Amino acid sequence: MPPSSTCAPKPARVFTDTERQALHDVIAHRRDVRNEFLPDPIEPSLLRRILEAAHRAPSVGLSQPWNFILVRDPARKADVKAIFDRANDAACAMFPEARQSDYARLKLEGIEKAPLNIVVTCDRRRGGQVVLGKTQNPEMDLYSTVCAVQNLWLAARAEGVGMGWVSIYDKAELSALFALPENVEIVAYLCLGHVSDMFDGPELEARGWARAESLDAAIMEEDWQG
Ligand SMILES: Cc1cc2c(cc1C)N(C[C@H](O)[C@H](O)[C@H](O)COP(=O)(O)O)c1[nH]c(=O)[nH]c(=O)c1N2
Repeated sequence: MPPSSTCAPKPARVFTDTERQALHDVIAHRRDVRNEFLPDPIEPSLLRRILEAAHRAPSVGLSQPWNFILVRDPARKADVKAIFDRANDAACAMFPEARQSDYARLKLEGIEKAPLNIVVTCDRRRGGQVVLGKTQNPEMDLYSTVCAVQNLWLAARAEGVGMGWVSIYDKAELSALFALPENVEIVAYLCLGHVSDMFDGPELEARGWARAESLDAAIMEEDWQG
């Protein structure tokens, strides 16, 4: 590819206090939505803005390894829900017996309630055999795709659209349902729609399943062993 004729950086845009605060607010108020979806379809121009945000994500070697498969067909969603149900029953049985009834009470997907589902895939061959930044660490294409999912999640939240990430499924079954070629991996199965309400913190915390740790617990000085 020839070098761009404008190969010099431009002055970086400076954001106002209000804009900066808006970004932090969107991050703080992003939620995983499972049940509060309204049936109203997401308008095409709104969906486009959300997908543009996803597609602007950073990617290893600028490979943009993702695709977004849009799922609206109720019959297809019912097939996905059946795959979820099988995996969820198996998952439930893996928890200690004392937690199984709590687990079974959790709602962990909005597959059929959300008007739109998106399968986010990663083409493990995108960019060819040698990709800048992926040479020693081939999993970087998967990480790049996760960056796209997070951009999508935040843009959706900013637009008043709820999103839930479903990861309880057998990968081979879901890949077969969407007839994905062997080089294409599913990174995320997402449920999206306008929402009536939203929790003001993680729902798993509100329901007593798990507790979020403070930031201080995550910060480590590099000499922590000493
Ligand atoms: C990779 C990945 C996979 C999943 C999730 C998230 C991520 C990042 N989450 C959502 C998760 O439970 C949620 O993000 C946390 O509980 C924190 O809540 P908030 O996202 O802050 O609302 C999730 N939730 C759920 O109900 N079913 C699921 O299968 C999954 N899977």
